[in-house]
Amino acid sequence: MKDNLPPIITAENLTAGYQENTVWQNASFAIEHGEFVAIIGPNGSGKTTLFRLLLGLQQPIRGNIKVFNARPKRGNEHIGYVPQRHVIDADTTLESLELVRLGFSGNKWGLNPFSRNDHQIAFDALKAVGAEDLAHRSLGGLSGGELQRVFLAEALVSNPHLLLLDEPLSNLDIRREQELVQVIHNVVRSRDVTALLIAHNINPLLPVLDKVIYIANGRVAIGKPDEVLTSEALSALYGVQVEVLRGSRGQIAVIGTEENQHHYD
Ligand SMILES: Nc1ncnc2c1ncn2[C@@H]1O[C@H](COP(=O)(O)OP(=O)(O)OP(=O)(O)O)[C@@H](O)[C@H]1O
Repeated sequence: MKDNLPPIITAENLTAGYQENTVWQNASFAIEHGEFVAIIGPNGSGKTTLFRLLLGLQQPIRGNIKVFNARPKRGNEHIGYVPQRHVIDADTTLESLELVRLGFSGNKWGLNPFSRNDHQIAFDALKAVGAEDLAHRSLGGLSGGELQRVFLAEALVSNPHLLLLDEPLSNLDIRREQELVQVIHNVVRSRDVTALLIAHNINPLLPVLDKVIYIANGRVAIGKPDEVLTSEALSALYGVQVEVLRGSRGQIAVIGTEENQHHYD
């Protein structure tokens, strides 16, 4: 976090949803420069909806949201976005380096041909996530963890100030999960990037997080992990009694919400 810089994101009384369907309401928060923020909450609570607002893909129902002190706009090259990914076909022959080169916004829209410089920048992005060995591997032959690194490199190639990562840790084993968290943390610190990461399990992220945004029951809570991940704060958010249990290494389990049990690792 840096002093004297305006927040990267500000939300004021923000209400989000689709047509008549309000997903969550009255969220007010600020994300500061260089913060690493996890967004957690049950399925369908509206985590991706927050990303859609930040990307300018949908408008608030009420209230205001600003990114870089302006209304969000589509195609903002200062935002690196890694959407939720599903299975890549094993026959996919596109090489990692080619995918990363597609991360240049101009190339995405076919505006300019690849240059040698693009090649170097794409390679550097792979290097930044420890994936330079994967440069000439076909995407179809990569494991889930390897693919996540390549997608992260693709998002980094335009040198974004803000990274939005939608469930990058899903389907990774505990070791790969921890490795990827470290990679993302290093990127946030070394490239001076602000990162928002949607996750279903907070535990692998706890050592590196600055803030948590917890979305549940149509409401949004935000603060430092120790402030938000308490029985009192989550009970108020859900409107029913919820217990937050801590393990010996500080791990968290949330008990009492049928749809949202975070277990110890
Ligand atoms: N394009 C859409 N039109 C109408 N409703 C939508 C649309 N996209 C999402 N929704 C609804 O908005 C709510 C929030 O969806 P969202 O994808 O933001 O949840 P999420 O917290 O990211 O879920 P998950 O953890 O399952 O990925 C859900 O009830 C979903 O069905």
